[in-house]
Amino acid sequence: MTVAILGAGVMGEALLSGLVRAGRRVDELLVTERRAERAQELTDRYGVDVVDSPAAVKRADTVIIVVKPQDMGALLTEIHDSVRPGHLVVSLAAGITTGFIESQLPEGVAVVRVMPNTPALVDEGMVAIAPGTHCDERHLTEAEDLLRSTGKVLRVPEKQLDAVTAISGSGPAYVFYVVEAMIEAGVHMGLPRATATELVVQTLVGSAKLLRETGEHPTVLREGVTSPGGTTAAAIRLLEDGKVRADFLAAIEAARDRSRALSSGNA
Ligand SMILES: NC(=O)C1=CN([C@@H]2O[C@H](COP(=O)(O)OP(=O)(O)OC[C@H]3O[C@@H](n4cnc5c(N)ncnc54)[C@H](OP(=O)(O)O)[C@@H]3O)[C@@H](O)[C@H]2O)C=CC1
Ligand SMILES: O=C(O)[C@@H]1CCC=N1
Repeated sequence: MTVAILGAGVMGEALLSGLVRAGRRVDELLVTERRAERAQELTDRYGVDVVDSPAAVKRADTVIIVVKPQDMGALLTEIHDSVRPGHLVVSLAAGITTGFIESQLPEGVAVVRVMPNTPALVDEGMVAIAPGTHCDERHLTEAEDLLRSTGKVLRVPEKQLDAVTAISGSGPAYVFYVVEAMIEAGVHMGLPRATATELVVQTLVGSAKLLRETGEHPTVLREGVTSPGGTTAAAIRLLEDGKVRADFLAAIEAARDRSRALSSGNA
């Protein structure tokens, strides 16, 4: 089965590298990229063929679209005449609905909408998938099999995908933002940057492992750290006074709303 990845930026390369690490044959992978130097870089790094989008689609069974939402309309026009009813089209673009993609491609093509995230680069991605109108169980299983090489896969109804995008799609950025702030705090208090970074990164990895392995609610785990009258209580009080929890809610709603606004590919 030949897979074409249309658009090999950050996310497209994350997917490509995951498929290669999972043992998929390089001669069954095709990539499209507009810039010649980027195309050469991908060929040098993975030994993969970089061709134009219509040619890639014609040679592929499954077409994975990883261009920006704003580039979707132009790309779908470019590949329209190369898409045939037997193709499975998988879109990773934020906000773009299966309905929009179906309306731009020949009638009856199976479309799956996907929201991945960048921890796919280390096989710890979170991927949510939703079927379009012409998708059956075989198409969903095929998409799941492809994406499982990058991490966990969860099926969701398409109406949940804008919220999923705001939580797990954009989520790594919120975590890195908190990590940056904690490192800066360490530096501010006089710790060497390397020491602060090591302390924060291992604290993050350990906390994530504790959440996953115990299955405990985060409130219970936070209470375990918060000694009565101690240091953590002093810090949490300040975060509550600063309405940081409410800010997180508002920020994640803003990401959800932006995903909705991108739905037509014009925003
Ligand atoms: N980054 C992330 O964490 C996540 C991204 N996504 C989704 O993945 C998609 C890509 O995002 P990201 O990788 O961050 O963006 P990038 O800008 O890094 O990658 C997009 C790539 O698509 C290429 N491209 C655009 N139009 C075409 C075309 N017509 N033919 C071939 N290649 C084309 C661009 O080339 P050029 O450089 O020449 O413009 C670029 O390399 C988006 O839709 C985004 O919503 C989803 C989840 C997470
Ligand atoms: O910021 C974005 O639009 C993309 C989608 C989710 C993560 N990155």
